[in-house]
Amino acid sequence: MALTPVVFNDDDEPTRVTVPAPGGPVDAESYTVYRPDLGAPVDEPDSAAATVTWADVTSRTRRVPLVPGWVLSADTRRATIRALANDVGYYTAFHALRGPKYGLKLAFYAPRGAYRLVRRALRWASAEEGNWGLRQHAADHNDAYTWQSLNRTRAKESKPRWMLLGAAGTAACAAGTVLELSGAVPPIGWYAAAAAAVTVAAHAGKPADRPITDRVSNTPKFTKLTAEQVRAALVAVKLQGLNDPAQLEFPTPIHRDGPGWLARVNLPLGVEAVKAIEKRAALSSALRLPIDQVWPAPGPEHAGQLDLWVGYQPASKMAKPRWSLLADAAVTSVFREEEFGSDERQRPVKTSGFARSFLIGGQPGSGKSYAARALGQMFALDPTVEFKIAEFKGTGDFLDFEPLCSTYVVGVDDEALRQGAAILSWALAEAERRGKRILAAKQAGHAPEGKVTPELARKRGSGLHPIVIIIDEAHELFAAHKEAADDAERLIKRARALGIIVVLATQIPDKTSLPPNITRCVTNRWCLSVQGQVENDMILGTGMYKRGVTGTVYKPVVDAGWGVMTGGPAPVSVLSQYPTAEQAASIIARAITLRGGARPVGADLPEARDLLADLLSVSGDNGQHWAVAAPALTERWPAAYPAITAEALSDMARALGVPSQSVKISGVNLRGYRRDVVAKFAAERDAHQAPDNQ
Ligand SMILES: Nc1ncnc2c1ncn2[C@@H]1O[C@H](COP(=O)(O)OP(=O)(O)OP(=O)(O)O)[C@@H](O)[C@H]1O
Repeated sequence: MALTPVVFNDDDEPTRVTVPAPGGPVDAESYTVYRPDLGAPVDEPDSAAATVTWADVTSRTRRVPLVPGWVLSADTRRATIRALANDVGYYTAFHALRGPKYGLKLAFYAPRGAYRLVRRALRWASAEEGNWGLRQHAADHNDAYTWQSLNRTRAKESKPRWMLLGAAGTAACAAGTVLELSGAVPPIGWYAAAAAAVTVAAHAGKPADRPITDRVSNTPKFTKLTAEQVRAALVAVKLQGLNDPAQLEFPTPIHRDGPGWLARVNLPLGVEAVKAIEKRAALSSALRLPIDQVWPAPGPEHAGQLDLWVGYQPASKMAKPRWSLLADAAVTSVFREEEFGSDERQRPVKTSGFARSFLIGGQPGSGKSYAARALGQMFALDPTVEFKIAEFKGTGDFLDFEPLCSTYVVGVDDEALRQGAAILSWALAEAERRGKRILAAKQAGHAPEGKVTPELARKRGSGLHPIVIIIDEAHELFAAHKEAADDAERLIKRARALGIIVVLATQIPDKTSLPPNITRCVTNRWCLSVQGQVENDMILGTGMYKRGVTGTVYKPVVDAGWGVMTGGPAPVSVLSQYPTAEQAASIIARAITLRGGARPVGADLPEARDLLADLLSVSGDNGQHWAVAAPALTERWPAAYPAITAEALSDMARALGVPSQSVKISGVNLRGYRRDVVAKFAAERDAHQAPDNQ
């Protein structure tokens, strides 16, 4: 840190910045202080004037908003008032509980304080302060003349003081008597006056180092983010290219923003804000605040601008904002951005559903099911949405959605898992059918971009209404039915423009439970509390942890519902909406009413197929080529194998252990499967399943 020498004169006034002479200051009464060089104060960004260009003057982005942003939003307004009310309530309760103790202290200190106050008044009136010592000195040196002169001065000063004191005392007594006799002051007023007098007296009587009230907090309470804190913290996290606090500029003064403080900082030239964001944990350590109170984010103007938002309290301790969808008349649309959670500044977090898919990952107790429910509740208020829900925890977390579902599966038994797999293969077939419908709509000029439009989705009989497929504890399904994972991957890729929205929630994001291809295709990944970097990056993508985008900062259960979501313009921290049981019931009741009370009737799900048996049935004596088997399966069971490609079939078979190899059929050598290998796997599986079935 740079140090600036400042010379102070004999009046302790700083004179100038100087290079001190080797032997110290020349003037004997001057001294030099080495001050840490902290750069210009943030409240006076006067250096900006010198660098302002015409573009800056005309660009509206540099304008300071007329009123602070948080005042404009009802959510942040409520959050700020709630934070203040919370503090006031806490202080009141804290001190009210200690009231009797404070009363005893007041009673103990007040007499001593009253004595001190009276003594101080008498001393002042007698004007002895200072004079007595001088008179004593004169007496000690037999200097009668000086003594008399001092005494005259004292008497002269003291006379009006006595008169003033007497008058004030008489006036107070007279006023008290008049007020008492006139009854103008109610008894409570006299009690209040007595309490105030006792408090003043006790204050004067207590030792200087013993406050009457107890300290509310033992740790230094965070009340305000200062430029010095920000500068020191950013230098402490050791960003390459930043080693001097003076290198940091504050384009706007640090100010309140929602329930916290926002410091917008320009990092030194060439230093990227993302480097600071990656060091969120180090920043939390440098500011001595919990990590979920410190939220660095990229600033709006350039890549070197950092928005450091510091909450009044850790996000996990803040009250939750009210959900806009709880309003009686709330209706949503999958084509619009709708609210499903809130961020650390209590601002609503929104997403649309169309052309999106969602992956929610986190350890047990992180709030995955409720996060998926929040998305589901948001979609439920779009009356065109049909639900297909499979939950493999088996506890009925989505039971209340059943009236909105054309298919609802709950359980972890073989049958439930088979039905879950069937939802995915049905959806693939539906995607095929929808592709054709959209082609027809495009030819008729109703789908100019070859996508489902809101009008097409609403049109009765278009067969293009939105379908939301929610699979909770998806790892159970993918572990039991390998082909379901393959279907899910193909569906997510294929369904984007076709109005089929897939929401997967899983607690085990490893390769076998959640194939990486699924993770790669999903548009919105929401990582709730996870144990470490590996799990985090499996959900959010490689390198996310290092970029500071991580769910490891949240604790399971304690921070349930909190997570980081990617898929929007920038990763956001989001707390899922968590309505009470009554509020959730009212959302579902409204959703049913919006659908005219009718339960959606979806097409029947195809029977789940046994891929090994089906491969055998389309195989020749030796085996079959993938390119022949795929269309043969589609022809025989179009609902179960809708337009499956040779590659997809080979992938699905490989997932069951069947290798893809060169097979010679009618003299042609192509990639395919050998019949004896498939038969062997089928026999092994049957033998393995036999004891379970007994
Ligand atoms: N947004 C939220 N706000 C507050 N509490 C929440 C929120 N979401 C979930 N919870 C709480 O966390 C608990 C666990 O949530 P949930 O069942 O969704 O977790 P999970 O990750 O699905 O757990 P598991 O994997 O064990 O099933 C819930 O019972 C609820 O009390």
